[in-house]
Amino acid sequence: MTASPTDSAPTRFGVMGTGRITRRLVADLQSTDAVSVTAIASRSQERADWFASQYGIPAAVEGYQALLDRDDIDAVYLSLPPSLHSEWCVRAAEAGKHILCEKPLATSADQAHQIAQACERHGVRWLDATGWLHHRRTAEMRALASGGRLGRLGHITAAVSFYRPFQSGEHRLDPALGGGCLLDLGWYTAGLACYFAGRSPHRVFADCIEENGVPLRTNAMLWFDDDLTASFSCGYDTATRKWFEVAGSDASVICDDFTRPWAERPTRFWVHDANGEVQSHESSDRQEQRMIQALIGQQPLDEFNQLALRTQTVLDALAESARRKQPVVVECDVRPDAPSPSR
Ligand SMILES: NC(=O)C1=CN([C@@H]2O[C@H](COP(=O)(O)OP(=O)(O)OC[C@H]3O[C@@H](n4cnc5c(N)ncnc54)[C@H](OP(=O)(O)O)[C@@H]3O)[C@@H](O)[C@H]2O)C=CC1
Ligand SMILES: O=C1CO[C@H](CO)[C@@H](O)[C@@H]1O
Repeated sequence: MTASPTDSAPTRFGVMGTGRITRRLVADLQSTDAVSVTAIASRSQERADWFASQYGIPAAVEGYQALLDRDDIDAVYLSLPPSLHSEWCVRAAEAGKHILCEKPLATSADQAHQIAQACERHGVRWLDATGWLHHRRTAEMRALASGGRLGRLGHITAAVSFYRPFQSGEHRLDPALGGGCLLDLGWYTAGLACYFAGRSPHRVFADCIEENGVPLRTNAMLWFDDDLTASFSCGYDTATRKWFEVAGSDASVICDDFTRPWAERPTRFWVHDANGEVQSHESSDRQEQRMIQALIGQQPLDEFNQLALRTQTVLDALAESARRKQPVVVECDVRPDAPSPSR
């Protein structure tokens, strides 16, 4: 088995898949201290060769298992369609590789738990590549919510959309590949609600408009204890949105770029008081590099891992609700967090 990431030797990454997001994350990996990208794997040798030559990666490999069989990688970055995440994460864990897996972690909570258990069994670290959680301002925004600045929390709202971000052979439109906005974008919105609530909802409702057998738009409602509620909208049929509001009895935190900063702008959020006073906050950070540093470092990843498992469980419940067209109770087997903001 590969040794744990250490401060002394660079962590050597292997990359699985050569898709759209791969390009961005490979650049993020290559610009992170103490990280190198050693090899990239594709289903096709030709494609792997092309990608390796474009991005200065020493080795190009045909087939994902061939990548895992190599001794010169310590960790993998997995950017495959969602339905392939669990199989390849489990195989990576079995090969002793640490894992950075694209969101959504899997296509069901069962699969997500299988990943977590395989990583535990084989002593490897894992993270879902949900960059916004690692931005420095994210913890600041949560501290405002949990520290009483907003008063008693009442409602969390979020919207994430991208207008038809489809290419040919698009996995987002293929049910067999884990397509649809609920998994793809609901990952952000449901995860955000759980992150700020600090717990799981006990009941959820979702309504989906479908295309090609996958959700094209999802509107959802989540009920937490202590009368905290959340709602979100996500989809592929409206222009780019990535905003949320956490509303308390005294003030709200509002952010319009939470998943990723708008191009060429600093990230921003606002605290909006009941009397119309607004405090603006702007900052810059490299959230993906911080995420990669977290994976290769020594710090406990429990908080991120628990949130990912919780999010996947909530997404299962939302999918079931949309199928049954009625609210469903969330069966959450993830242990509770530390005291939550509004308790
Ligand atoms: N964190 C973020 O900001 C973002 C995350 N994502 C996530 O990243 C993952 C990949 O998304 P994206 O890069 O847009 O996807 P792409 O379709 O662009 O790429 C997926 C890659 O997976 C490989 N693959 C293996 N099997 C299949 C298959 N049956 N069909 C299609 N591709 C296959 C292909 O690589 P090859 O043929 O070389 O093996 C392909 O290039 C998703 O989970 C998505 O949610 C996406 C965008 C942004
Ligand atoms: O995570 C994501 C962010 O942006 C994309 C739009 O290009 C989404 O579809 C995607 O999966």
